[in-house]
Amino acid sequence: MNKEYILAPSVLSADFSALGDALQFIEQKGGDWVHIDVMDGHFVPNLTFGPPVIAALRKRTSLPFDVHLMTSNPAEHFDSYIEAGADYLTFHIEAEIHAHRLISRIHEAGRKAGISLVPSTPVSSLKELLPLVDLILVMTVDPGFGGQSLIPSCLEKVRELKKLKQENDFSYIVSVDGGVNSRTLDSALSAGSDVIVTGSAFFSGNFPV
Ligand SMILES: O=C(CO)[C@@H](O)[C@H](O)COP(=O)(O)O
Repeated sequence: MNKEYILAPSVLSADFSALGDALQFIEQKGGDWVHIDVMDGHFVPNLTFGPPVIAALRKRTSLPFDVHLMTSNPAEHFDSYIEAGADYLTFHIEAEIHAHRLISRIHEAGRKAGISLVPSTPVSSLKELLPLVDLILVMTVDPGFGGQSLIPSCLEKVRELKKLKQENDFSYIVSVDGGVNSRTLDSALSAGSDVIVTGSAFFSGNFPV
């Protein structure tokens, strides 16, 4: 399939007892990146992968790792995710007051820096950071769990970010994460998403690949 977006399947919906096989499946199905959802049981009510798991997965594929920190205090532990093999490292604006500093530190480590916002956070909260980041991850569900329904109004933020990018010549790409499946993919793409994160639909065969 010829696609004009970056497909980033989320291993959150893979069989955790066979994560290596999940990476092969992503490669076979034409995934471009591997999206890895790091949850700390504090910023979100769920726990997932830590750096040792990511380091083990790093040995099994050369696809870029798109690591999404759904964690409180990301500045305290971001470096261990870089060491583990994150290529893109995204943290939440709601979790970090000193976002300029953290973006600089990610860049100093030679990685791409992403910022994410939950559905209730407006694009205006990112205003100062737009010239600095490489990726903006728009959550279209409340983070914490796979298999939820996309909140359509969140796609307005994608439109807004694409407009701001065009008007100001910013360089970030926009990623949509949550509830993207064969039914909602077109709306995410027509809003302007450059990256599509998909978990449950991808691993259950309800995604057009
Ligand atoms: O970060 C998250 C959930 O918190 C997402 O990455 C989900 O993993 C996407 O899963 P689906 O909504 O596609 O099932």
